[in-house]
Amino acid sequence: MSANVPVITIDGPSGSGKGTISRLLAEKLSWHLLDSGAIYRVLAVASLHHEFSPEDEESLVALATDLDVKFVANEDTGLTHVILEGEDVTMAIRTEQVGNQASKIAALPRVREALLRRQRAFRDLPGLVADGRDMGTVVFPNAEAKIFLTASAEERARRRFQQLQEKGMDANMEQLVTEIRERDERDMNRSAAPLKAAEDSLMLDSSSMSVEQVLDKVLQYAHDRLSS
Ligand SMILES: Nc1ncnc2c1ncn2[C@@H]1O[C@H](COP(=O)(O)OP(=O)(O)OP(=O)(O)O)[C@@H](O)[C@H]1O
Ligand SMILES: Nc1ccn([C@H]2C[C@H](O)[C@@H](COP(=O)(O)O)O2)c(=O)n1
Repeated sequence: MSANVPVITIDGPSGSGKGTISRLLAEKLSWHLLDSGAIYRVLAVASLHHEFSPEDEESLVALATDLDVKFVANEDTGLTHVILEGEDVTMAIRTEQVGNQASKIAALPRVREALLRRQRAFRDLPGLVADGRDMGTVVFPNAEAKIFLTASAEERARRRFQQLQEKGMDANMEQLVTEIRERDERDMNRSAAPLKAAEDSLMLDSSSMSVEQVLDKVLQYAHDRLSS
């Protein structure tokens, strides 16, 4: 029964490093991984294809309910490919435009409701690492271990800048800080499942920590929680 499958949740704002840490943790433990942001991003791409406004809740709920998305692991590259209606959108979902559209759509309560079951279906043996904004508060409130990862807006913008440059994409540091602040504001202040730390979560500020240091802390914490 899925309720007996252990879950570790990692929530936090954009660029805090939760995707990176969740992936490394899932690899270490050989557990499944849920990148819930990717689901909101796929819905954002689908809504752009259909030219739906981010305020058109009715159409977006219908789209979310029947969303034809598959996550296909490529054993050779280690990458998980995201397939929307048969089209590979792995790269397309990662742009800032799509991230911002996803953040707007994610503020709609009935859209969130429509995506709940899809996210909970990832809970499978031997365990699940769930990455997002409301994993510990709404989607898996009974998770064995919950982490809330954060970092200053400037540090998160710096990381995003570097990431975009490595991909050969144009980036403007000032604009990134502004966009990150706007996204934080929207994600934290929406009425449905706002971005916030679960009361029983470990708070980690990664502003001056390396990926390895964060991973060590998270592994230690998860180990303590799972063996208690
Ligand atoms: N502790 C850290 N120190 C330095 N760089 C980091 C750290 N953690 C993550 N990074 C880098 O920051 C970038 C953003 O990290 P990541 O994509 O994991 O963040 P995220 O919280 O999942 O963001 P989003 O919610 O927007 O997907 C990546 O390039 C990653 O390698
Ligand atoms: N559990 C989640 C995951 C994501 N979102 C929304 C809010 C984000 O701004 C957007 C993109 O997520 P990212 O890939 O950057 O983690 O999707 C959410 O509301 N709840």
